[in-house]
Amino acid sequence: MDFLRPETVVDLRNIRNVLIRMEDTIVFNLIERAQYPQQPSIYKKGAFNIPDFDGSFLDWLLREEEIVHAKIRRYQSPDEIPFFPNGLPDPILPEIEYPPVLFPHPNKVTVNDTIREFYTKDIVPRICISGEQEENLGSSSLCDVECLRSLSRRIHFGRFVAEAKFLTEREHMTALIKAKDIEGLDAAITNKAVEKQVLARLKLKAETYGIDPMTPNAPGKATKVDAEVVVEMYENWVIPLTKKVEVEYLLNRLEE
Ligand SMILES: O=C(O)C(=O)C[C@]1(C(=O)O)C=C[C@@H](O)C=C1
Repeated sequence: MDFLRPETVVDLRNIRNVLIRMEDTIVFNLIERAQYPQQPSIYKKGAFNIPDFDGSFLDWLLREEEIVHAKIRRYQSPDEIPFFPNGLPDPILPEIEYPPVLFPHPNKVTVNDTIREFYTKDIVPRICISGEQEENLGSSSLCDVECLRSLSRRIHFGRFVAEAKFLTEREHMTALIKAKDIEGLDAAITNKAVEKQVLARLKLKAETYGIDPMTPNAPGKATKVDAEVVVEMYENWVIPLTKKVEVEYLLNRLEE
């Protein structure tokens, strides 16, 4: 997939291959986070004294990283959506003129707030042991940023999936969009067989990457991340939110 060649971006086979690669990144990011305890203070507004910032330590770190990444033009790339889009600086590197692939508002649909919610409230407590480890507060929040960024990129890829599906089924989709038929759109973008495959592959990946391949059967060795949680995260959050992004993108697709 090459964002300078739009025809490669709206090719459903290419998109699915990228989604499959992202599974690896997401599983490894969760494995990294799972080595530390939950660290509740990272997520609590007011737990640390942060000058000129009204939010949690994690929010602050996300925002600070996004400021740096904006300067290296991360958010010009069509597949990246910041968690804190307001007031980001211009890039220092020269701007890249990406040909448009999404229409008419590339970034109108974002579910980053929901991603932050489900990740911090539902996933962290299930993959990490409870408690706080003072010396690893920074490391844990850096892992959180990686997890959030990879989840956000995956879920917002729904926009490309939706555009690809729109282009191959333009007439049917146009009728559904004009009728504002949300259920019809949801049914049109759903492919249950692919979802089943995603979940089965993910289970295998989480189980496989979570053990030492040299001593897979060593007694008493815990896996590095609970595969069931990873699968349930996809089932309950990642796939439904990807579909929500797809449907919302389509609902706006015909606007001038
Ligand atoms: O691959 C697709 O067709 C997608 O729309 C992506 C995805 C997913 O999130 O993995 C979402 C909806 C489909 O039912 C199947 C899979």
